[in-house]
Amino acid sequence: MNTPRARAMLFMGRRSHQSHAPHKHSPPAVANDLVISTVDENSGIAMLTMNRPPANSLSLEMNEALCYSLKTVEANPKIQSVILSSTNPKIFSAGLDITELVAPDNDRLPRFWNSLQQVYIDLYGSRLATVAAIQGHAPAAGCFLAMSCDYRVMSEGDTNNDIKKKHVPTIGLNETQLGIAAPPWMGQLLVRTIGFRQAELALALGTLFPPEQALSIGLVDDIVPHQQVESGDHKLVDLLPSQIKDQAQNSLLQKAYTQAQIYAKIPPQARVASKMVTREEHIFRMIAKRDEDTQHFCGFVTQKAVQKNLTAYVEALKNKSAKK
Ligand SMILES: CCCCC/C=C\C/C=C\CC/C=C/CC(=O)SCCNC(=O)CCNC(=O)[C@H](O)C(C)(C)COP(=O)(O)OP(=O)(O)OC[C@H]1O[C@@H](n2cnc3c(N)ncnc32)[C@H](O)[C@@H]1OP(=O)(O)O
Repeated sequence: MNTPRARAMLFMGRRSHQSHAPHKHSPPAVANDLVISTVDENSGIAMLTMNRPPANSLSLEMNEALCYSLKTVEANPKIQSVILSSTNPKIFSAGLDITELVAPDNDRLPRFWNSLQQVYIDLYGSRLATVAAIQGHAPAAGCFLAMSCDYRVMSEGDTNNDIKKKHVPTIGLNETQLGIAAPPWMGQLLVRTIGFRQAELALALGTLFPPEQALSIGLVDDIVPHQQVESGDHKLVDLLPSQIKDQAQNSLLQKAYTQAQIYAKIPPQARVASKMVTREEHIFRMIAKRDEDTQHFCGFVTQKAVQKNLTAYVEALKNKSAKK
């Protein structure tokens, strides 16, 4: 598996591990709705905008749509960078769709987990330079999506004095707060991103970091104030569909675009080779343990005590939302 050819295939955007492939070459039926893809061949930059209301949570179909959209963009040789963003101004992604975990279907649960593993393999190992534009909350697998990218820009949120308008997004692996643990490869991604001790603390406590703290520990690379800019100064804006055009004129996407441009100017062979240096071993270690990981996950999630915690958590989420 871990041969030079397999490594090259992985980072050149071709699937080298077919047995778990959650999708073939035809698009998942709803891919275009769940992930909006915008491609600008002139700049070499594309944007994948997650669009699964209400919270961009990751269901089996959402994971498949993400992989499909990424692979489609990767197949275009004119594209070098991709921005991952969200149509929801307050939520980047709420992580796994918790309803996939509660009273799960025995056949669907391992397929669901495989689809998440595939997102990790495809996104963390993408040949493209990947920039996460984190406008809103990114808990758990939402944070994992961001950490799988090459660069993370986060909005400071709306720090308006009016409490009703105030919105400060947070990011982190909060799994322990739900009575579950992040899988090893996801936890290790945090270690790789913020270092051993900070990750050890954050994993145990399930810490969600506001933007400034996330910046100070290196969980994000940049933060930008929540503000509109006069006009988008890049071609991508003109190509965006109407429902996300407004967002393209905020400072977050401007910053993400600038970073995507910087990456797009680096000779791709050199950029991809340097990405392999830091990522391939981690990816191949996960692939080697993929079946074991799926068994652990299914065994863990279906435990009575875990189901009880998850059921209570979903109830609390629904009650909170109903009270708004
Ligand atoms: C030794 C063996 C070890 C082996 C280990 C192997 C495997 C490990 C096992 C398991 C690992 C499992 C990994 C899990 C990773 C995850 O991602 S778990 C998901 C964690 N996500 C969260 O905790 C986030 C929950 N959501 C929120 O906190 C808030 O919604 C928010 C994101 C902060 C946004 O808040 P806001 O006030 O703006 O919105 P609402 O709360 O009102 O939500 C709106 C709407 O969205 C629904 N919703 C929110 N989050 C989710 C979700 N994650 N899944 C599904 N649905 C979600 C919410 O219910 C509301 O819906 P509505 O009622 O219909 O309006």
